[in-house]
Amino acid sequence: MTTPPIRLAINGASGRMGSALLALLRDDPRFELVHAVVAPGSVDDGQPIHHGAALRFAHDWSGAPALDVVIDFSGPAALEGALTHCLAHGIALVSGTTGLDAAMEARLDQAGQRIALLRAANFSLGVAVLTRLLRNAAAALPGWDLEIVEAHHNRKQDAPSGTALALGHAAAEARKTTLDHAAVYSREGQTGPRAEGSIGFAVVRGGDIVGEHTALLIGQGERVELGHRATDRSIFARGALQAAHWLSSRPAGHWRIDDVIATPRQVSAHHE
Ligand SMILES: NC(=O)C1=CN([C@@H]2O[C@H](COP(=O)(O)OP(=O)(O)OC[C@H]3O[C@@H](n4cnc5c(N)ncnc54)[C@H](OP(=O)(O)O)[C@@H]3O)[C@@H](O)[C@H]2O)C=CC1
Ligand SMILES: O=C(O)C1=N[C@H](C(=O)O)C[C@H](O)C1
Repeated sequence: MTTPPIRLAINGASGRMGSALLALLRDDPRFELVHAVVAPGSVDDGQPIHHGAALRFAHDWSGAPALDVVIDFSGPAALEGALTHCLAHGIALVSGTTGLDAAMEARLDQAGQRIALLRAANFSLGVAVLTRLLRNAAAALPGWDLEIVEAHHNRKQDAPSGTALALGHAAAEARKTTLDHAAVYSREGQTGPRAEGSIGFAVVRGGDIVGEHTALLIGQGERVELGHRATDRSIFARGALQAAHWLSSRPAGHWRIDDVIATPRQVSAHHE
């Protein structure tokens, strides 16, 4: 007996990540794309999702058919609409949107009690491994200064990137502190030496850089550099589709990209 395809919707469907997802979905029998939401008033609104396709871009969730999972790569305001629809209909949600405010973070925390929710600041396998390496290095070199440098394209809306912040959280946790306590986001106007135990962030924006992250652990007379460079955003789209496939059969809860990479028998939902 063959399994029916997963009924999928994309939020932010005509953006950079939305387009990368649409390209992969043209050749992925695991999914049936049944709804694709773009910004209200966008030039794509009402247009076929690609030449000759029956499905047209929609500007909201009002006409959405029955769904198994929504993938969101949009912006903070657009995520709100997708989340409301998922909560109302018990639909699983995979979101890669970064730069959310505290109110939206709190809403998402609550949402995990009612729907299966998987959020990741970065869906690449390489960044998942980088995070593990940084956790180990930060704990093994507790007295070394840690700086996180990220670079992205000139259209990016948020800074530092969601990935840089997630790397900072992982390192802070490994050193038994928090980013609230340790982070330094700017040194403008600073006088005096670097604060001991702090985690510094530096941001580069330009051109078409897809996404680069380097963690520098700097000691006396030596340093360790751990880095990742994305050169094609289809890596994020492929990771998000893998996560959506995996999440579509999970119960409500907060799930992580590490859960997808681990074997299913080793995991349980996180209700923190
Ligand atoms: N987790 C990960 O692995 C990754 C995360 N990201 C994150 O994903 C997000 C999107 O990135 P990216 O694709 O580069 O950004 P884009 O700006 O290219 O795409 C976002 C899209 O959302 C659209 N949009 C705006 N309002 C709505 C709405 N109400 N409903 C539906 N769509 C809407 C925008 O339309 P318009 O332009 O017309 O406003 C735009 O097309 C960012 O937060 C980014 O940081 C990106 C890459 C990887
Ligand atoms: O906006 C982007 O492009 C990216 N955003 C994510 C982030 O903020 O970390 C992930 C990736 O680096 C690309």
